[in-house]
Amino acid sequence: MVMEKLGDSLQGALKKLIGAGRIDERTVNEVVKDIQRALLQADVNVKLVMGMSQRIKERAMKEDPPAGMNPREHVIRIVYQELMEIIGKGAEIHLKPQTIMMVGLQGSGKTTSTAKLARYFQRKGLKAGVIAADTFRPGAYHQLKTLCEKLNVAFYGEENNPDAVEITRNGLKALEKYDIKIVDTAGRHALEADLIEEMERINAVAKPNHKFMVLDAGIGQQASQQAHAFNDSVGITGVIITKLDGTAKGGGALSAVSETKAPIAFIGVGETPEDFEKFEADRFISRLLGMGDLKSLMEKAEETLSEEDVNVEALMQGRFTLKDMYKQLEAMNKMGPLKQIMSMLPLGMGGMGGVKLSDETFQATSDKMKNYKIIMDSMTEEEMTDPKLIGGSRIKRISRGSGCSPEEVRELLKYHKTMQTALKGFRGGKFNIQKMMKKRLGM
Ligand SMILES: Nc1nc2c(ncn2[C@@H]2O[C@H](COP(=O)(O)OP(=O)(O)OP(=O)(O)O)[C@@H](O)[C@H]2O)c(=O)[nH]1
Repeated sequence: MVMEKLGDSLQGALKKLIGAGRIDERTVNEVVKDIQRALLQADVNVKLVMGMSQRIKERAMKEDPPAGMNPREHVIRIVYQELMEIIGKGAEIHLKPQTIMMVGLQGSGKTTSTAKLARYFQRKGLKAGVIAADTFRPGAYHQLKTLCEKLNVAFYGEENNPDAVEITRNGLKALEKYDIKIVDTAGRHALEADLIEEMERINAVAKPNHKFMVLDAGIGQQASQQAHAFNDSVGITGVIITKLDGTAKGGGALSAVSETKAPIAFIGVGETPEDFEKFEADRFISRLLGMGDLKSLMEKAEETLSEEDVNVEALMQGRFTLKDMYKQLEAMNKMGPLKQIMSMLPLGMGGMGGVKLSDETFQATSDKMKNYKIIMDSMTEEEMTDPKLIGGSRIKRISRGSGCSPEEVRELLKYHKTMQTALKGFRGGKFNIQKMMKKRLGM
């Protein structure tokens, strides 16, 4: 659904690689030409497209495929990496209490995105409320109020008060107990002096953690000018690109924004509240290229474990946070089937101490590990660093956000504690999990 046409064309181009007996210069040139055409049709800047094409050609012919990767996968990997270069990594959004200010030109989809954003956080288990500080457009108050009512999101507004700064101040007080407070500000036809002044005053009162600029994808490459202009005046921290579902120019907006300092945070892909996604460049590109498994393909190139993956020293100091545990789970995924790893770990470390277990048990454990990661995705940065903070109400919130039961959240916390205690027991010893795993796996 997102940018279907560009996706279809890119996928068509890559199909040529599958049909080709071997990857020679002619095949690479043909594929690159098709990719060029697809990106230009999606309005991506000519210079960007030409630079990218040149790099794909050079790299595909010069670089050797990493071990374990065939030439076809190698070319796809290069295309993926080069697309990542022109689209950018995307903004980091933390699931923690914060205030967000929305800015943008009139009609960009700001009010709709305000409600969608509140909904996004709410689904992650955080309590979200919005403040209607757009006192310029007469219909904005009711539009936001109705949207919020539908979504069950808290709303604060003062219908007859023209003072947006005062409304913001009162709204922040009224929504004090809410984790997420989103301030919808007024839009204008152009970035005029009075709009800038109002934004600056709201900014001073709200002290937002994020300032998101909302931008209509239909403006294509002009997105760059708008993003620069707003960035220069209020300093935006992220961009929300709306209406990507209804334009052929989406590639232009996406690539133009990434070249400004503000990364893309969310994308709007339709009118309903669900048509809103956190922008994850790697997933977005994988989808464009029609390849769900691109991530694992990328990981294939990084087969050896880095020291950072298994930082034994830090663990041995007893500094084993949930973040470390998350990394451990990811490192385990990288190392191959859980079955192999589980059988190598000593009992106290969540392993089986060499005891053989049935396939069902391993499957159940593997599913549990996946759940643990989902649960941790719904935790805040603070909770991941200091799990002691997670009490009853937070467990409920995490459970709602992750779609797992409170018992599962508690189980995860218990599992973490067991691991932590076991690791403390190894402190000072010569135990090296990384070496041991590598040896057993014959790496
Ligand atoms: N198809 C589609 N329509 C969208 C999307 N986001 C917003 N819209 C529509 O765009 C129109 C304008 O959106 P608003 O949210 O009212 O615009 P606004 O920026 O708040 O306007 P001002 O308050 O005047 O600044 C509405 O009809 C929305 O339904 C999107 O991602 N896709």
